[in-house]
Amino acid sequence: MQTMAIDVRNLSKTFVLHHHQEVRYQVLRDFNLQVARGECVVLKGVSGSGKSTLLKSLFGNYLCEQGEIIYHFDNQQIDLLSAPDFQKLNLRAHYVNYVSQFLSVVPRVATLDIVKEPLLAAGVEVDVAIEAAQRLLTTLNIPEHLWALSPLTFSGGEQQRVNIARGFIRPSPFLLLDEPTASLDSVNRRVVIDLINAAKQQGSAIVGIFHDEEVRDSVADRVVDFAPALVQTGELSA
Ligand SMILES: Nc1ncnc2c1ncn2[C@@H]1O[C@H](COP(=O)(O)OP(=O)(O)OP(=O)(O)O)[C@@H](O)[C@H]1O
Repeated sequence: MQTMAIDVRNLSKTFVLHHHQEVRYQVLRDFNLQVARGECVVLKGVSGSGKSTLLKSLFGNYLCEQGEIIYHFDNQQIDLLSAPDFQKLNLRAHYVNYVSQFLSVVPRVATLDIVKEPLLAAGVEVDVAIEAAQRLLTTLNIPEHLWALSPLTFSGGEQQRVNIARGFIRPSPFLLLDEPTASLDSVNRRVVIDLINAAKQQGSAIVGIFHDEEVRDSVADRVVDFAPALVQTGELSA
């Protein structure tokens, strides 16, 4: 029997455009999704159908007006919508990894430090964290001469791989992947596919968006189709 990891029930998310006569866009309506440990569910659908909105809601970046997002871990369960703030923060800091296609880092911090930081935060010894970061950067084909530099001047694909290294360095029970392979070449896409499949083997529950068919077919246990279900109420005037 599969072990439930993420249980989304009757989730609704409406954006209210306060600067546009309070027009309301309902992007998610009574949405349901169950993800088991070790399972990768891929979200598929036309642009604007709400895939990223769901991922951001699962990470708690967007507040949903209705429903439940229940995370099961360490013999406990937490509903992201109703849990007190300290529990939400703990969940995000230690259990849920959100990896987008965009790198967002503090300027002038070296790549190696950025990648090893999640391990240090988890209490891993410095030497062990450095070695793990070096190994992962090598796997992701980031040349050694770049490790001491800030990634802010790196190419789009290099930045994305630094982001992936930081997102995958610490095993995590929940992974939310928003187009992590968007600007990668085929060799590096293959590396990321292997990382995702290794995370599944370790029991991570994964929800991802991948427009690349090869990646999708290589990692998906299940594909969830998003219909363009945008519901608008109110009037938008020019
Ligand atoms: N912060 C926001 N405020 C208002 N509307 C938003 C906001 N974020 C998303 N939307 C709207 O919600 C809809 C769904 O956007 P979302 O980014 O979830 O789509 P998507 O399926 O991920 O698209 P894509 O495949 O192009 O990334 C879009 O019409 C978008 O304009």
